[in-house]
Amino acid sequence: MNQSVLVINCGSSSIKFALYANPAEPAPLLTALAERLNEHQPSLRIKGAIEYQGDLPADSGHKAALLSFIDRCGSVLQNLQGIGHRVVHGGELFHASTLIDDEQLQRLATLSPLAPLHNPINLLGLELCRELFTGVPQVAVFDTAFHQTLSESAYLYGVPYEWYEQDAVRRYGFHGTSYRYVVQETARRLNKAAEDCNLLIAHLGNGCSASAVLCGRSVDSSMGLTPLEGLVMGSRCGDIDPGLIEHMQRSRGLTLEQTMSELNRNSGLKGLSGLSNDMRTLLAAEAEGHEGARRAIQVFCFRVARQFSALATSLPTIDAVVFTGGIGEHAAPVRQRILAAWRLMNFRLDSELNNRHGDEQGRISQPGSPLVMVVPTSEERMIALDTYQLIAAN
Ligand SMILES: Nc1ncnc2c1ncn2[C@@H]1O[C@H](COP(=O)(O)OP(=O)(O)O)[C@@H](O)[C@H]1O
Ligand SMILES: CC(=O)OP(=O)(O)O
Ligand SMILES: [Mg+2]
Repeated sequence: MNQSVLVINCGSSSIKFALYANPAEPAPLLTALAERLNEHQPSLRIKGAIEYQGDLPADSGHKAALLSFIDRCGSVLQNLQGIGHRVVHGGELFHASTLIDDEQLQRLATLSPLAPLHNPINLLGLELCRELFTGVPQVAVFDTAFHQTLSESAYLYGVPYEWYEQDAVRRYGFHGTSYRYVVQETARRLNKAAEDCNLLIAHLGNGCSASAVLCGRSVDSSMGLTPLEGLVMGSRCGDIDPGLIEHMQRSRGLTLEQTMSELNRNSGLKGLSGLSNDMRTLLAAEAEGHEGARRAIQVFCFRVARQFSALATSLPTIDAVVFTGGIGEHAAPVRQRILAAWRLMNFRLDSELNNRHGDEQGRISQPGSPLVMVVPTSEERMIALDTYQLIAAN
């Protein structure tokens, strides 16, 4: 029997695909990455059972990338047992992974305003796949699910309590599927049970967040009601004074919609550098003396260090500081600068290990230093396992 499951992980600037043969086999049959979507030079690369690399038409978005991937894979995607989708915001409606039917799709649509860069494209993926793969079960796996255990002190804002009771205004936390995977994987590498691990984890991709994990469970996270709060990201501002919104209305006459769009799409690394939301581009530009790139990377690193320090409030001890996500896994100089910016903690990195992204355990720190690790995430693997589990249970 064909047991293959396709996973679709729509990020804000990319789509990652993975096709798994069965639940016991962790290595996917194929993986694919469509990146720089809606930016210059979007591209698609497929590896494994099918090999392909090429540019997508200029300014291609998520829909074009999805259709191109399905078209290139052809018969490999026949007789799928299920499709697992990353969905960023589950709000107060979804607390765990869910099989998606018409009714759930409608409930999901109400959450789009809470994650404007993500939920609409997550929905698009679900709708498109329901249309193209008729009868194949579709599962939604939520970024917010792992953060159901946030402490009350961490999830409440200092606003009228009835906003929480009546309007679900609270901090949710995102990238939870990634944190769930990284906690398990870090525990395995440390030879410990997840329940015995206290960790600070930074997921640094195009969207960036950090989380405090106490006894294997998320107790605080930098993202809030929406994925705009917290760290400086590719194009998102992270923490700001909400008074800024009124200020921009008065000083430039910006409408609420215009300011929100600027904060989501033209801020962060992109806004600070005036150059790009992409860390690779910024590191290369900084090396050539680009002042905006230097500035953006410096603020980025400082904010991660400051967030780590704040999250440490929730932990009695720290077994490891863990980096994951595109930047966290690959940008050695960024990791080094983040840890140097957290001045109270005397981290000493092994520069050789940092440059090759860790030893077999993922360790990049020297013996005697607080432990720092690089642990590559696999949201796709986690989504596939949830999908298999839900299909088997139904
Ligand atoms: N080798 C690298 N060095 C520095 N940054 C990198 C490298 N590879 C990827 N990145 C950065 O990772 C970010 C994308 O992370 P990723 O987790 O793939 O994104 P998304 O949030 O869209 O899933 C980009 O800023 C990219 O520049
Ligand atoms: C929640 C979020 O920011 O996701 P991504 O990193 O994929 O943009
Ligand atoms: Mg991502």
